[in-house]
Amino acid sequence: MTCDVRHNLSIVKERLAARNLFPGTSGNLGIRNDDNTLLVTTSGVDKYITNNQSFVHVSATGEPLEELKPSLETQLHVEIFKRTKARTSIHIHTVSNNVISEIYGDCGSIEFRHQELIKAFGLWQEDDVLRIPIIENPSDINQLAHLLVPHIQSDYGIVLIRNHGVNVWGRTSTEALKLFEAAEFLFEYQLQLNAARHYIKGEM
Ligand SMILES: CSCCC(=O)C(=O)COP(=O)(O)O
Ligand SMILES: [Zn+2]
Repeated sequence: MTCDVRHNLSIVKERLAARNLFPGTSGNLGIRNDDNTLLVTTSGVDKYITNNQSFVHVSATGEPLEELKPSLETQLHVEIFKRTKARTSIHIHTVSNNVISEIYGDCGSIEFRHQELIKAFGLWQEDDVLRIPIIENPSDINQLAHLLVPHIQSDYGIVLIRNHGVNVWGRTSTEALKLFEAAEFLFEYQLQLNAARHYIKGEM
């Protein structure tokens, strides 16, 4: 594994940490190496700090290759990397992605149309629709991975996990971060739109 990979994952982690996106040690990240082994964040640690315990080198199937505890959600990154050419995988808990996942969870997805930011997902036509799947959140990680797998259909993508968080992956770290940030914008937009509509309805 090259130093570049570690450096790259540190940059992704620090960018997210700068936005306070690892509350209560939640969230985890993974990068795929050229030899298909992964570098993932360490489980349960303060992700606002970066040191030599921050990342764990694991095999392509998620087995630790050093004496550190990999993320409890490593299996989700493993499934994404196994099925795509993605190199970076991000899992983040925010209030907005959790509330959206609960409000729309019974529908199994949330759709965005006529919103400029869907272009971040390569949807440039006026009538294009961004559909983000929402899966349930079983406590067993193998069951959760089983629910995620059918939605891993492209080298970049996004899935919401109900009352848990979001998984986003991309061919590069830049792409994964772009999709994550665009999705969070859309989630916040939808919540504010719903609140404004509710308020206006109450006024009338
Ligand atoms: C305290 S958050 C609960 C676990 C979780 O959902 C998460 O994202 C962080 O787990 P990890 O093992 O990667 O630290
Ligand atoms: Zn999580």
